[in-house]
Amino acid sequence: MKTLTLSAPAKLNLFLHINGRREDGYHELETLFTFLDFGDELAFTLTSNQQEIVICGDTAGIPLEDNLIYKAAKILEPYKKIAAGVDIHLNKQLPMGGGVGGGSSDAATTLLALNALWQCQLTIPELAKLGLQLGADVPVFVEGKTAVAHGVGEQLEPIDIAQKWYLVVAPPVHVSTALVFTHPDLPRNTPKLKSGWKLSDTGNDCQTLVKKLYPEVEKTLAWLLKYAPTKMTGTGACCFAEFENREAALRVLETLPSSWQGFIAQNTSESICHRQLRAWQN
Ligand SMILES: C[C@@](CO)(OP(=O)(O)O)[C@H](O)COP(=O)(O)OP(=O)(O)OC[C@H]1O[C@@H](n2ccc(N)nc2=O)[C@H](O)[C@@H]1O
Ligand SMILES: Nc1ncnc2c1ncn2[C@@H]1O[C@H](COP(=O)(O)OP(=O)(O)O)[C@@H](O)[C@H]1O
Repeated sequence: MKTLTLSAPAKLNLFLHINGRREDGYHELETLFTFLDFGDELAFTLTSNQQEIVICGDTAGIPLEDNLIYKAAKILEPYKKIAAGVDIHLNKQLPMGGGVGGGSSDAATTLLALNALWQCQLTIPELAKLGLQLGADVPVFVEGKTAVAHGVGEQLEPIDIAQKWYLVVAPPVHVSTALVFTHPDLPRNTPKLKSGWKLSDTGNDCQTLVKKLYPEVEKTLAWLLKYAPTKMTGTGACCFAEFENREAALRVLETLPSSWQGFIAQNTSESICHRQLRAWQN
């Protein structure tokens, strides 16, 4: 049976503003999502047992039913046009729950891959709508374009931005997204950006609170700020420093304290998963 191997790229929130809170408790965001040319890798192989969805490789210690890859496959199953099961091999590269969207990206790549392999023939907007049930960050990975997002993160306006090199650092701490968003000290009233805004006018509204709750994140930001402009991505804990070229980013990566995980990558206007899928279909 044929195997389709696709990336599940990381994302960065180059800024994250919280404009308000909805009745259902979710927050209205204004954020700039961009993808990195580094991420998880998923290999999809159709199998003859049409009832089976098997996940192997790095199951990341997550029970099958909680794995966003499995959830994505199950949500798509009713639309499949061919009688086949699937084996999904995960090569985990991204830190879990770090604000780089690893789980959401895995889910989106699974929706895109199985839409093709199972010949579901759903459109990208239909897949993105399904993806929203799995998490607020899944739609942007399904659409696959660097974009300013509003709503909970599903209203996407593609945007062209400069290509940079990023050093992404994951301190050894797990930040709970739900804890941050339900915390009384989280600012929730940043006004929407006016047209002509510049990245220098923006920030991450979760950063001050997360620095206070998680000293490791404060240390990481302070350390990286010695070398380059730095922000936290999403609700953290990952932080990213921006460089003009690979050599400058690599030099700092090489001096990273051993207790921190880090990688360098370039941002891309289109998710590499989409590029790979197009090449496979042609
Ligand atoms: C904060 C962001 C920014 O890109 O990214 P991460 O830090 O997770 O990478 C996302 O909005 C996270 O989206 P996602 O990771 O899918 O969060 P979800 O699982 O949907 O939600 C986890 C919890 O966060 C809160 N939540 C999430 C998104 C949002 N716009 N408002 C919220 O209040 C809710 O309490 C929800 O129960
Ligand atoms: N395949 C997966 N990879 C990573 N996280 C997963 C996966 N499946 C479920 N999860 C859960 O989703 C959470 C992280 O979701 P994710 O979108 O990666 O958020 P973040 O942007 O914070 O990394 C993890 O804490 C983990 O419990």
